Amino acid sequence: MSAVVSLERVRKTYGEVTALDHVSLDFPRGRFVAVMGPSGSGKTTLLQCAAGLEPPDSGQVLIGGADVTRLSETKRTELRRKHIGFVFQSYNLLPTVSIEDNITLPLRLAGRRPDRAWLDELVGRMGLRERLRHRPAELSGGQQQRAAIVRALVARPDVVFADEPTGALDLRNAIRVLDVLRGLVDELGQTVVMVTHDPAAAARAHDTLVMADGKVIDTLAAPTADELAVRLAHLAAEPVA
Ligand SMILES: Nc1ncnc2c1ncn2[C@@H]1O[C@H](COP(=O)(O)OP(=O)(O)OP(=O)(O)O)[C@@H](O)[C@H]1O
Repeated sequence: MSAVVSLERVRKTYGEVTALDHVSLDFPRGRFVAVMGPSGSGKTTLLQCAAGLEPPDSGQVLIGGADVTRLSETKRTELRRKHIGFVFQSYNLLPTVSIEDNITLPLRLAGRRPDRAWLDELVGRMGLRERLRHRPAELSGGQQQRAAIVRALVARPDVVFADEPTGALDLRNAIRVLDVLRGLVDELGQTVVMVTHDPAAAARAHDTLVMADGKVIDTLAAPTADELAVRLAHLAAEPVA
């Protein structure tokens, strides 16, 4: 399986805190990977380093074969725009413009035109066709998150990183967003990496990485929600060495 993003011995510190402790891993193409672990274990830092948003202190991050740690900020932004989509827990939609403008703005800022057929396919798949002219506040949380996912996908990125995409949603909307992400992987071959605290959400992924103290301590293939809940409960009870 080829990797869309690879990390090699990535270390990231914030003052005295080691957020990532020499992490090496590959995110394979066409997989849905969940990232779990206790609060402060480094999940968000992993996503931000893997997405080229945060430079590591040492180690390599390969995106589309290029080592982002060696690029200038401008080149890194270009590479990110080409290969990476990012979905935040809080959606990060601009409140004063329409959903359609929110979705297409990043592309237009990059001087590109959206592919209308692809945009239409995504908008239909996410159930947002009737909502394009509305402002974000006129949509439900689930609809806003699905709009943020369309925005992340419209440039056809190799990989979508999602940081707790269902964290702010009720159960029904969370299930819909997870169905959408799983469908993107199964039907379109998209690669998705998702941080979550919810074992039921992680169970929708192919693999789950378990983090503790800035390290990936386990990779579980197709775990059930119950298996994940037990694994995380053990982790909370027994601090890792
Ligand atoms: N910008 C920052 N400045 C200082 N410390 C930071 C910063 N970002 C993260 N940290 C620290 O790095 C460690 C890892 O943080 P990170 O946000 O990656 O963890 P997490 O597993 O995503 O946590 P949570 O589940 O609570 O979101 C934590 O100890 C955190 O306090």
